[in-house]
Amino acid sequence: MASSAPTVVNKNTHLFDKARLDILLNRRFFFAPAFEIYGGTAGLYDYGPPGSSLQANIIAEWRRHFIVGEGMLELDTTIMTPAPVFETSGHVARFADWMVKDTKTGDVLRADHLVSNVLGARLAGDKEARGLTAQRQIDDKKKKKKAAKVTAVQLDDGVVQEYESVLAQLDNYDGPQLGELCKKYAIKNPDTGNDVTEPVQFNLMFKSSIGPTGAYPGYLRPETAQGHFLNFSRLLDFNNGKLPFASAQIGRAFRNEISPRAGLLRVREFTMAEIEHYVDPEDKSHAGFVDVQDQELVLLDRHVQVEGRIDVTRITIGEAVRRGIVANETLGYFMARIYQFLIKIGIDSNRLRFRQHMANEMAHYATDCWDAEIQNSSGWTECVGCADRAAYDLTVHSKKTGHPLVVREALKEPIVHEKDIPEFDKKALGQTYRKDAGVIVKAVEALNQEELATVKETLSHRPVTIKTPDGQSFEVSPQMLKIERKTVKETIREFTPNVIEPSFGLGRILYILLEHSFWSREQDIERGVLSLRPLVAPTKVLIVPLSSNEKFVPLVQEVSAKFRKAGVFARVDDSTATIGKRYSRNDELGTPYGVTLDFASVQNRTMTLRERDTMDQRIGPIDDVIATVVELVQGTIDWNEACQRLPAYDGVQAID
Ligand SMILES: Nc1ncnc2c1ncn2[C@@H]1O[C@H](COP(=O)(O)OP(=O)(O)OP(=O)(O)O)[C@@H](O)[C@H]1O
Repeated sequence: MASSAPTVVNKNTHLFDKARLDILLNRRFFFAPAFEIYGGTAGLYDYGPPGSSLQANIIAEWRRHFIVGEGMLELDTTIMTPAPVFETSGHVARFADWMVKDTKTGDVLRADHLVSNVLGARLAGDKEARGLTAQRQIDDKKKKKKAAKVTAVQLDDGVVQEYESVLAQLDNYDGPQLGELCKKYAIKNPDTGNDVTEPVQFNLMFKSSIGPTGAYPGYLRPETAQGHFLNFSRLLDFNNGKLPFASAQIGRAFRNEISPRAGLLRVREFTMAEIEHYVDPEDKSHAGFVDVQDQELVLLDRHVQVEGRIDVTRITIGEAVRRGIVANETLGYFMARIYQFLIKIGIDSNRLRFRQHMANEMAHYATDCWDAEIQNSSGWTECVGCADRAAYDLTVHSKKTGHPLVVREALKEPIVHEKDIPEFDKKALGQTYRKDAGVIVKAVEALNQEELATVKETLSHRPVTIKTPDGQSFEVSPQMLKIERKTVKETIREFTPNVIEPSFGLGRILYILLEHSFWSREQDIERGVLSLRPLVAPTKVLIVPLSSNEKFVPLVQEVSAKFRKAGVFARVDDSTATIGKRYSRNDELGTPYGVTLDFASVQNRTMTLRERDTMDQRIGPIDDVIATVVELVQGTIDWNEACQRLPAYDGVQAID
C-alpha cells in the first residue's frame, strides 16, 4: 500500500557551523593537508576516498553537461610548458599579484587581502559598537590570529561609507593604489602591528627547467588554456575547418599563491575544467541561446561596483544581452549553462551571482568577463570565470611562431578590392641573405594590411627592418621588396577567431557544495548530515545487514552484486554498531539511501529502504527496492514517486 512522503526536515533549522563541518571533513577524510606527517605545506591538500569520489562525480557531470551535451572536443595537454609559451601569452610579465612585507618581520601578505581584512575588521568593530551583529568576512576563520582583530569602535558614518566603497571595488585597484590605501587608512600588519612596505608584484607561476642542462626553462601551467590554443589548427581540422566549436579540458593547474590560508578556496595546486569556445568575431550569436534566454540570473555589473555599491539585478539572460549588460549571446549562453550546471550538482541558487569584472581587474587578455561567485562562510568567492578573450591568444602565438592560427572560410560571393601585395626580387634577396631568405618572405607575408602600409612607406625612402618570429632582424632594401597596390578577387575570408572561455575551479566548487549541503538534526546536533544529491554523492546506497549473522551473508552478496551490475556504487557496513549509528555515520558521508537486510529479508525476500534527509523508511521485495534505488540514483524518479511504489515501513526491526 502506497502512502505519501513525509515533509523534508528544514535543513536551515540550525545555523551553519563551519568549525563543525571542518571537523567532519577532516575526520571522514574528504580532504586533508598534504604531507601532514611532515608538518604540511600551505596550499596543498590530498583528497581522501569520499572527497575523491565527490570530485570524480562532479567531473562526470561536468563532462555530461558540457562535453557530451554540446559535442565539445576534449583535450589532455601537458602541464609542464616551455617558457616561450608563457612569455608570448603575457603570463611571465603579468600573471602576478601584489604583495607587501612586514617592515620588521619580513612576513609576506597579499596586498588586496590585507586591505580587505583590516577595513573589514574595522567595519565589523563599528557594527559591534552600534550593537549590530558582526558578520566579518575573513579568509580563514580557523586561523583567527592571522586575521585582523575586531575591536568594537564606532566609526563616523562618512568613514563607513568610504570603507564600504573601497571594499566594493577592491579588485579594481593596482599595486600603487593599494599602497596608497595602506597609507591613507594607516593599514598595518594585523599580526604584529608593524608597517608594511610598498606593494610589489609577485609572479604566481612555478618555474622549472626542462632537461638536464638548465638551458630550457619551463613553468607548471597556471591554467590549461594555452594547451588548447597551441593545438587550434589541429582542432579546427578535426572539426572539418568549421566554426563555431569548443575544446574542453580537465586537468591540474599550479599557482604559487602568496599566502594561501583559506582551505580549498585558495590552494597552490588544483583541478580546473576549462572550455575554449571559438567564434567568428563578426558573429557572436549562439545557436543554443534560444534555449537558455529565459534563464534568470542575478547580476552585479561593473557600473554598480565602481560607484561603490553591490546592488544586484535579477534578470533573464535574454534581457541582459538585449540591453547590452552582457556583451554577446555566446558569453550569455555560457553564463546560463554555468548556472544550470552549478544548480544541478546542488549549489544553492540563492547564493549564486555573476559579477562583472571592472576595467582594471580584467586579465590582460580579456575584453569582458563575468565571474560566477558563490556565497559561503568566507563571503562571495569566484568559482567560475567566464571571459571573452577576443583574439588575443591565437594572435600572439601565431605572430611568435609564424604558424597561422586562423580560419579560412570560402566566401559565397567573391570580394573584389584593392590590396597591398608584397613582391620580392628573390634573386637580390637570395644573394644577400641566402638560407634566411625564406623566413624573411614568410615574415613579410604574415603582415596585415596596416603593417604592409607602414613597410611600403618606409621603403619609399630607405631599407626597412623585418623582424622574424625567432627574434632576428634583417635590413630589406627597395630592390629586394616592392609593395604594389593591386586589384584582387578574394574567394576566401581569413580571420582569427575570438575565444569565449568558461574556466572552473573544481576544488572551490566542491568545498562550497559541502558547505551548502551541511546541516544537523535537532535530535543529534553533534553529528552532521551532508545532503548531497544522488548525482554527486560519493556512495549512493549503504547496505546494512542487521548483524554479522551468517544467514545474511548470501543476501548481502546478492544485493551488492545487483547494485554493482546496475552501475550503482554501494558499500556494505557490516560493523557491529547499531543500525541507527551506521546510518548516521553515512549521513555524514552524504550517502542518500540505505537498505537494511534482516530476518524478514531471509524469510520473505523483503528489504527496507531509508532516505537520508527525511529518515523515512519504506519496504518492498528486494528486487523492487533495488529497481527503485537505481531509478532514484539515475534521477528518473524522485523520493515522492518512490513512496508511491513502496509502502511505509513502520515495523519494529527484527531481533537477532
Ligand atoms: N588558488 C586557487 N585555488 C583554488 N582555485 C583557484 C585558485 N585560483 C583560481 N582558482 C579557480 O580557477 C578559476 C579560474 O581562474 P581565474 O584565473 O579566473 O581565477 P582568479 O581570478 O585568478 O581567482 P582569484 O581572483 O580568486 O585569485 C577560478 O574561478 C577559481 O575557481
